[in-house]
Amino acid sequence: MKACIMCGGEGTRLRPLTFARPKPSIPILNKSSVVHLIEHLSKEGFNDIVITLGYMADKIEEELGDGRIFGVHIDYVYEDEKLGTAGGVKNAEKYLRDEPFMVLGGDHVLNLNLREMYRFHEITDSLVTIGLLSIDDPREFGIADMDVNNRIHRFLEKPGSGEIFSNLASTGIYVCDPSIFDMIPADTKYDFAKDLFPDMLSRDMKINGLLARGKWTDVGNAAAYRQAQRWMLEELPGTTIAGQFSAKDSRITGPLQLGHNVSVGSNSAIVGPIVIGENTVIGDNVLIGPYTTIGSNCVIENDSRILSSYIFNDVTIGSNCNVSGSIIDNGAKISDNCSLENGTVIGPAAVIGRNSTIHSDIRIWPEIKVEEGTSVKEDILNESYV
Ligand SMILES: CC(=O)N[C@H]1[C@@H](OP(=O)(O)O)O[C@H](CO)[C@@H](O)[C@@H]1O
Repeated sequence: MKACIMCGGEGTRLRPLTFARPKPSIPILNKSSVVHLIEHLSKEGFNDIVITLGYMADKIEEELGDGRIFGVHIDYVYEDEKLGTAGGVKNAEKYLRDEPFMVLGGDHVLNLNLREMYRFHEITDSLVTIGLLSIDDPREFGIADMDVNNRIHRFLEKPGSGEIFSNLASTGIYVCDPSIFDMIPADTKYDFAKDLFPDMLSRDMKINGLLARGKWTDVGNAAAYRQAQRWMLEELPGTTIAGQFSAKDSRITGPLQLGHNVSVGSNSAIVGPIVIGENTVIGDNVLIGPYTTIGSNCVIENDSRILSSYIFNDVTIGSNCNVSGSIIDNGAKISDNCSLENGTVIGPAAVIGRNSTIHSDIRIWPEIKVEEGTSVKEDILNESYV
């Protein structure tokens, strides 16, 4: 079975995390999110994959290669200018012409039964099947009105207040018949949700919906990213330790996934679910609370507390720091006695001086140096990155 993954977007709402990498390469459990997606597709029998690339194409191609290590074959197509979702897939038409294919976003984190959706599409005569989820507030999505026979009669992209006629939200996962290519103009900006679906419905062409069961999110912003990490951590099967591990008289409670050569000092407590990469060193009297991931080559010094936070690689956290609900990108340094409040995002190689507080939901861009004793209440941008 074939699948097309759209990976061209710039991920501006996820800045500063998308300066160093494209959105599909943001780590979830210390592994690029698109790798999780491809592993899931492979498991479900989608072995023939085409990826549409734009922003930072090389990073994705370098990481995934021809797909062999995931048990799939991957082809790539490149977008020089923005073609929209359907326009981007049209660009990959030569790989997708001969049988129905699935479309997904490179930022999707999910555990849905995609094979079931594909099979459902095959036994109906609709041209497109849209994966739908019932959600409380669907304003950020396309919404659909579906009858008992799964036929969609109305579709509206990002409804405004007073326009929400349904809480069935489009996941942006579609199974498409190749004949849709005849309706998508080449080399033109054209979207599934804004252009193709309304056009098809106005011509009475058949679009079906299928209520998806399971977990799905698109990692569009920092809050969705934290949610996605949480889900994946909830599914950690148990405790795995990749190799050498040393912990003095500390309390370690699973589930945990530890890379090679992690060390933990005295009187620390590590309470899973937690994932830690290789060669990370954790000091004495440190509390690392549930729903945390720490990458490789990090140092967490004595007396610090890390709760529900996502720390990438080569990060140093000084002593007596409080880090809560935060995301810290590669190579950042948090000096002693700092407090990072809930929702903080620290960009790559940023340095936070001693005794500083970064207040909730603040973003610090790459390489910014925050002076000692600063109380940061507004985002700090780095002009050279704008
Ligand atoms: C124009 C377009 O394709 N919109 C899609 C798409 O929205 P974005 O905001 O573009 O990510 O993905 C949503 C699901 O993530 C889906 O609900 C919506 O219909």
